Amino acid sequence: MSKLFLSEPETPKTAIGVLLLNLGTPTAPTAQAVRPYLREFLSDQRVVELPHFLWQMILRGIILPVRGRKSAHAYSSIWQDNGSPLLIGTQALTTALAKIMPKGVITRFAMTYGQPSVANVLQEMKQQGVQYLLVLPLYPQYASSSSGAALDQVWRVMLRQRVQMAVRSITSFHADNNYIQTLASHIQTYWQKHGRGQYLLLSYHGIPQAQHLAGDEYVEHCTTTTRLLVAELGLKESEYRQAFQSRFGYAPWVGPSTQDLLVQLPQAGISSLDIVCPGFVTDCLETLEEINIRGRADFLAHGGKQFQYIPCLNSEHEWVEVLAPLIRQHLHGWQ
Ligand SMILES: C=CC1=C(C)c2cc3[nH]c(cc4nc(cc5[nH]c(cc1n2)c(C)c5CCC(=O)O)C(CCC(=O)O)=C4C)c(C)c3C=C
Ligand SMILES: [Fe+2]
Ligand SMILES: [Fe+2]
Repeated sequence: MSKLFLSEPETPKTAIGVLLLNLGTPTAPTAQAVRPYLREFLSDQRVVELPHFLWQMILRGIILPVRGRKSAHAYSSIWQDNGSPLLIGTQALTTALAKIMPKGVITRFAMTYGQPSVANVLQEMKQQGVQYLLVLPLYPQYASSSSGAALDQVWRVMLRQRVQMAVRSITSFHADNNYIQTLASHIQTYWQKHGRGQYLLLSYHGIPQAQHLAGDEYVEHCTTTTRLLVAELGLKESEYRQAFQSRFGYAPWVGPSTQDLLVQLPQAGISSLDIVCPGFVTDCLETLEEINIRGRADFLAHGGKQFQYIPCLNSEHEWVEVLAPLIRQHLHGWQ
């Protein structure tokens, strides 16, 4: 048989599948496990848009040896008994969603990089008879480097299917009413329990300035989420700021930078700060270590007195309320 195409199962192809996609994470908090994960992630030209051979030399010669060790150390500070928070959160969310999806809908998750891979999960879904597929990257705001890269993995599989699935994708939900309201009430509940700081910093993962200038809609999406969320919370302009974190490499990234603001805000008279990361579905390295460990230490070392990190929505219950109606709406006509 031809190796050009994947094998076709003999089961009837009538089922509906929902595939949730997240970034991926190392299998252990060690340099040996972090390096192959970073190599796959950072070799994606959606993520680093440099000429392939030049970048591979820099990546393998400089970045992986140094960053592998540094990132492993960071991962070990947030690792849980049963693994990486990103994987645990994605698994829990998928299980909760699967329970409430209409009968006959198969709900699975896969990772853009590492395991479980999109290719393997889609092949399993095909064996289960999935012919109608809805794909949902777990990033509220679309970026070519996150949602775009996740969806690429699905298109790669479609290129190899003899009988292609009917595919729909949800490319973003940055302005979705349920998402905004659930996040706003999550923040309000946090404030009721822990008290409220002087200022709210909304920190999103950044992207390179060049990708923004080339037309990526990510910053616009983040700005819309911020506008809707602060309106829902009733915040005045003097009470919040949007910023971008996780800068990588030496080229300019979109700003203002979270890291710079954490140092500058105490000098501007903000001594008690609340920080929330609306671009992350589950807490992960970038929120738990970069913000809640390193960001906290920076803010307090530069004169800040109180730093409150408001966790991501995390709870399956809250996310199910956001995602279930969104998914149902996009399954319309298939059920
Ligand atoms: C929320 C959306 C994300 C965008 C947009 C994004 C772009 C982007 N990221 C890097 C480089 C790294 N990101 C890393 C971790 C990481 N990134 C996201 C999300 C987005 N990235 C998440 C959820 C995570 C956490 C993964 C986890 O296991 O918890 C890392 C690895 C960690 C480290 O070494 O610091 C890198 C590297 C670039 C270059 C980029 C846009 C071009
Ligand atoms: Fe909550
Ligand atoms: Fe990232």
